[in-house]
Amino acid sequence: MADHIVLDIRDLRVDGGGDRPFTLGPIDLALAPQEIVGVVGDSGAGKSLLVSTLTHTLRDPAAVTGGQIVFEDEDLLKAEPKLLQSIRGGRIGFIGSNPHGLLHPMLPVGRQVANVLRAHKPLSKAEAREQVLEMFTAVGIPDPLRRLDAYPHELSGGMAQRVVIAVGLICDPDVVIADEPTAGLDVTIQAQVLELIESTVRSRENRALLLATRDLGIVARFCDRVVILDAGEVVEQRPTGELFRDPETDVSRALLAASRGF
Ligand SMILES: Nc1ncnc2c1ncn2[C@@H]1O[C@H](COP(=O)(O)OP(=O)(O)OP(=O)(O)O)[C@@H](O)[C@H]1O
Repeated sequence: MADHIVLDIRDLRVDGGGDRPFTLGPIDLALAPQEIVGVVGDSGAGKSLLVSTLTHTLRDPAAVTGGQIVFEDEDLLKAEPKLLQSIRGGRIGFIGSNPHGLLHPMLPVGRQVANVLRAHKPLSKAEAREQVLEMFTAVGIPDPLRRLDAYPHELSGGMAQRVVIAVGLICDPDVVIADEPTAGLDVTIQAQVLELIESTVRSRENRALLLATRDLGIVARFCDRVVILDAGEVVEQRPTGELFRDPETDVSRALLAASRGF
């Protein structure tokens, strides 16, 4: 692993806090430059809880009970709100899987992406619009100029998901955190979109991606390393090839068996 670490998750523990006890962690995971790490597990394993912790979107009553999330020598769990605001969505981009929940229904999508960009970079409206147009083209939105002024409900699920991907990548982030970024897209589009996210990550020396997914086929194709979660616990953390050749735990073997055919 490279000396430099882009994002260092140390001994992270989260308490779900609901009626049904759920604890996540401890998680130790360092993302190296250009690395794509998959976080995999069955439904309810804690993938989204981890992503929400990393993106500071935990809902009550869930709470972090210990550990650190270190980005450029700052523990984000202790960072001042102002610093956090400048990092979130800017240096650390998020790609979620529920476009209609993530996008504002009453604002044209181009404006929404431009607003994210202008919150982090000193650009005029016209400059931001130009960059969003380039990003819409890059994420494969057809007729991107016209789509800038569309409202979310005017877009198909697949198109809206591409807008969400544009939001995650528009600020040229160092870390991309993606939670099932291609859920709801058909299989050929899934591959295209993942290839785009992959090439974006690999296009800059100092960028890393954490990709939460249930789909081991995606992991096999795109991830360098895999973290297997089961009921909130890390049961294996290995280079992808090793895991596929020689899974060490029943949980991994079951996930691999379920994904056979990919
Ligand atoms: N943002 C959040 N804030 C608070 N609790 C959360 C959050 N996201 C998930 N949880 C809780 O974490 C627990 C683990 O579920 P989680 O959604 O993380 O599993 P998952 O592995 O992402 O499953 P799936 O593949 O079905 O999305 C559940 O009790 C869930 O309600």
